[in-house]
Amino acid sequence: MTRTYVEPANIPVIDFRALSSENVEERKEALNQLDEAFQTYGFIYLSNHIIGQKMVDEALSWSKRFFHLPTEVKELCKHNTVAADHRGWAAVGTGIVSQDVWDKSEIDEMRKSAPVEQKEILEMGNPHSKGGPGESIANRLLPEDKFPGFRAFLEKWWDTCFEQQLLVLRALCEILGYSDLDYLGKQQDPSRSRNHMSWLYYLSQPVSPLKSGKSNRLNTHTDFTQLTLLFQDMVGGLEIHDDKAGIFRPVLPKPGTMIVHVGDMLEKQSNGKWKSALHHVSAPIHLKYGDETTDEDTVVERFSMSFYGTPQHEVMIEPIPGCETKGKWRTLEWEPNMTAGAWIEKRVALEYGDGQQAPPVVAAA
Ligand SMILES: O=C(O)CCC(=O)C(=O)O
Ligand SMILES: [Fe+2]
Repeated sequence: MTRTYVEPANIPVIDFRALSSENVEERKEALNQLDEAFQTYGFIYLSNHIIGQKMVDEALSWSKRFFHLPTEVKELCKHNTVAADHRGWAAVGTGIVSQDVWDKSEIDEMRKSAPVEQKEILEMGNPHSKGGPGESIANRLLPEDKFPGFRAFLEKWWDTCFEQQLLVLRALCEILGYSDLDYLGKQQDPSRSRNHMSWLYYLSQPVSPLKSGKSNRLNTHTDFTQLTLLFQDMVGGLEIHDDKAGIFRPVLPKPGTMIVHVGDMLEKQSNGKWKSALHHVSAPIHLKYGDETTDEDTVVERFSMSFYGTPQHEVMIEPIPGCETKGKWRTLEWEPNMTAGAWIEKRVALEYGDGQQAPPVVAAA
């Protein structure tokens, strides 16, 4: 089974030091690159970010240790498939990623008939939250004695990702010519933050259904967020849709960088100027497009971590100042007067169902 070789996506690497430089010329050039890339691809690689590869590696190593724990241990922090309580460990087959299907019965049908994504997810929110009134929902994590040190690391990780995300939002405000560079950042309240983190574990599985396009490791979707920070390991397999060519192109892992991309809410807030791009996870480029794979070949396990920046739930998602003119992207239809909270709950409910018992753990297809 051979597929024509596909060139990787030509997403630019933007240097965060230039983006935040005191030197106006240097900063302006980087801001232009960012604006251009978000208009064209909706994705960038960000280098020299404040998180640093060392902390990313540390997070990946926590992730690996967590997902390699026995199922009965992970079940101690199991996701209960209730959208309003979107926390905890989701086994293979618990959630299903879909795009532009809004009818619950259609999703139920997909749950029964579509190939099961061979992934587990740890869904997490603000690790500082105690879940009190006005706070975001508390995390469902393993007890400290079962996984010592993780909570402390998670607080550090969250705080740094949070800060990085605010700094990118400042850059976007500068692109839009705002005098208040915290205009977008102020749509978030750190103490009641609605930001979210999904840590993904893709199980080792046969290559052939991925190569033929019969299934994906993670189904095609846009992110429902404002902005996503995405950290992937070196395995590869993330692909982004190229609308001109009508195909998906690999987004190759680049050490020392993370991906920053536009989500649905920012596409809507920018009135279609910036693109919320379709993406999915399949097999790495050499296996998917190479000639030498056989039906027996398997793809190795893969880990990725997303940090989703999100305005407070009461924020109305509508065009922001400077974006009065309609841009060219309108990936999804929006009902009028959607708040961030209504949008997220709608999409999470489709992904996880609404409290139906999660199906039993499914073996790799
Ligand atoms: O695993 C990846 O590289 C992509 C993850 C992703 O698209 C998501 O978490 O929304
Ligand atoms: Fe995504």
